[in-house]
Amino acid sequence: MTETRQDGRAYGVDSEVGPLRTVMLHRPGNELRRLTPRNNDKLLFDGIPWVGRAQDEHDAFAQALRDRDVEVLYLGELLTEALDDPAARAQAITGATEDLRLGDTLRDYLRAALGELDPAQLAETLMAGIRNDEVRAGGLVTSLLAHEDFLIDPLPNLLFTRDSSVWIRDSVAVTSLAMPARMRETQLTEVIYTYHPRFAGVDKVYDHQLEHVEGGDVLALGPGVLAVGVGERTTPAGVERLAQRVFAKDLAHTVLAVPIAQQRATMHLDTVCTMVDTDAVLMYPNMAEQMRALAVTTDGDQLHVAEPEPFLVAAAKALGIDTLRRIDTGLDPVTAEREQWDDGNNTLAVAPRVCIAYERTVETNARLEESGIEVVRISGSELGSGRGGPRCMSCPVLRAPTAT
Ligand SMILES: NC(=O)NCCC[C@H](N)C(=O)O
Repeated sequence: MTETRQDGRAYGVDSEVGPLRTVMLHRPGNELRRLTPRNNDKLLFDGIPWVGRAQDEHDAFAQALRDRDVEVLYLGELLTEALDDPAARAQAITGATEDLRLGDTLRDYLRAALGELDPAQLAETLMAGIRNDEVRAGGLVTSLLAHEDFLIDPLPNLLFTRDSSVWIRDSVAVTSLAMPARMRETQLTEVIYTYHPRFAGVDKVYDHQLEHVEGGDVLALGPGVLAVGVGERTTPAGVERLAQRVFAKDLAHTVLAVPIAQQRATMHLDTVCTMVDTDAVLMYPNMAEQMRALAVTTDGDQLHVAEPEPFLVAAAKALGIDTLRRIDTGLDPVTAEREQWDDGNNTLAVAPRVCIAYERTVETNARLEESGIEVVRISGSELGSGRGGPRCMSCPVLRAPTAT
């Protein structure tokens, strides 16, 4: 049963660690079956996952959440339900076929063909894409394209629901993804939040046509305080725009802009830093010392940007606490680097001092436990090939407030 908060809403997130009540996941499906050695780099996977095993691992992840009384929503199901609405269908079909590579003839053909599908088939097609040899479109463009070319690209990174939307208090930010392979994902989250009855009337604080901001970069350190990584994905202009938007709606009083290295291993802030308690963060030791933050605030008119400070200092100040504890994994740099690559720093807190982590990051997990954090281990040998851990694979929709 859906838990509703005292104000009657079934959504809202104002911390990283408040007891998790509702989360949106995406069970990997046919979109992963589109990955080949020829396209996996472009589609941002480091290998070709065994899909059946990835689904088993994902089901175990969902079960671990349900065992802790978390309601699990699936993106694919929400999308199917949203696509019952004719306006949602029209928007989704237009978005999926606006690619200039198609040309008019093929576009018209695809629009008509997609229009014939029922909501479940349409959702499946929007997620898994369409290959040239799967349709009998006819015409010049079809003839010139290779059989295996995609007319609508598959979206294997839907698995990482963290990135395509993020709840900031009672508002949702539909994000603006930077990598071409992922941009279309937010057309789907936009459809869900606009047309699914569960989210009727929800306030949207960001949209997918604005400057790039990815959900994996956005951490709700505590009520009113966001940390936003700026690196390979979220741009400086993105964090500026997000700050303007959240301040205008009074959703935060401080946004910490946190520069992170522009490389794949550290693509999002949550690949190097996740919270495991109201006042404790797990940080990648090889970067912890250098991490700086620029505190952004507002006087109601303009943004004020403070000088860079050590991340933990700036974060504690913004939260109004003495210190934010860094869980020191004490790992040697090589072990730390290996475990960070395997998403050891990408934990998902289900409550203060309880987090979900991949079992393979043995040393990081052991250090967390030594620091008093309960670790719920899940296997991720196949899921991990997309380079994302439990936090990346989850979009919290409702968290209870933490005790103050
Ligand atoms: N928040 C995250 O770090 N998400 C992981 C995203 C992995 C995906 N293959 C990507 O490269 O975007």
